[in-house]
Amino acid sequence: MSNSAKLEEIIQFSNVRFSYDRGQTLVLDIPKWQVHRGQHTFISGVSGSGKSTLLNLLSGITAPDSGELLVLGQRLNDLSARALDRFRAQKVGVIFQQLNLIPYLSVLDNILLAAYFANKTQKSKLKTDLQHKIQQLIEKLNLPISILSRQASELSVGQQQRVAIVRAMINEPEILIADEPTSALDQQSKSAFLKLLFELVKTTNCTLLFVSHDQSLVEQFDSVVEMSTLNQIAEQAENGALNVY
Ligand SMILES: Nc1ncnc2c1ncn2[C@@H]1O[C@H](COP(=O)(O)OP(=O)(O)OP(=O)(O)O)[C@@H](O)[C@H]1O
Repeated sequence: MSNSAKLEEIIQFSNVRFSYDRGQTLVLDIPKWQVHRGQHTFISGVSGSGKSTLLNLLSGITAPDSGELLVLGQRLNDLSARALDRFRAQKVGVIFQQLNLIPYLSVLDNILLAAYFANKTQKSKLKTDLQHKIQQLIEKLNLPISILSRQASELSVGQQQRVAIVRAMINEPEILIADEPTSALDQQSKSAFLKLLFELVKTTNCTLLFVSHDQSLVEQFDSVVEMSTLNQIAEQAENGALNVY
């Protein structure tokens, strides 16, 4: 890959402000922030510093009150609700702490649903087209193929986490957002999970944004962002300016 391709900015924040109550209580105030394609960013910060809110803005779940936020060159505010859903499904993979698999569906249907939202193709057609890709990902993540027919609610947490990676990666997203995905794992499973995650994002040149409180993971990332540096509201809180007694 050339250096210029490596430095392509795929996330750009400029004077982005966000509140949950129409500007009365600012939660985020980010003057400047860029993320380059292929960058693996670790985001940390104390509880309440705005990490989840930041991820919600990035995936278009919420919109800024003001400022400019570009994701893959696209101003998310300019998209209709439908176009935004499509954009999110195609370009941004998400793994949440709670994993959010649909418990009564099979593993295969959980994965197909994500593919279906991104392509709007008939589910039966998708099934044939994607079978090979799903099998490859399942094997890569050291899961047995037989897991595809099992109901999501029957899986162990470790299995659910790997299925959540498959679901997040099935549409080959350009950005992968992971919000505390290892919090329920012991040290050994955590290392195995991260190894697999990194293998996948590196082979697909996917940009990774990973939120965690676990500082032992930091070394594996090429960029570390502390909310109190990024977000002026978190910085003020840390300095005691917003403390409530
Ligand atoms: N839906 C909401 N409505 C109103 N305020 C909210 C909402 N969600 C979060 N907040 C507030 O926004 C601030 C940032 O919350 P956020 O969940 O983004 O922090 P966080 O860094 O992800 O915290 P944690 O590490 O505890 O998950 C907090 O003050 C929180 O109380």
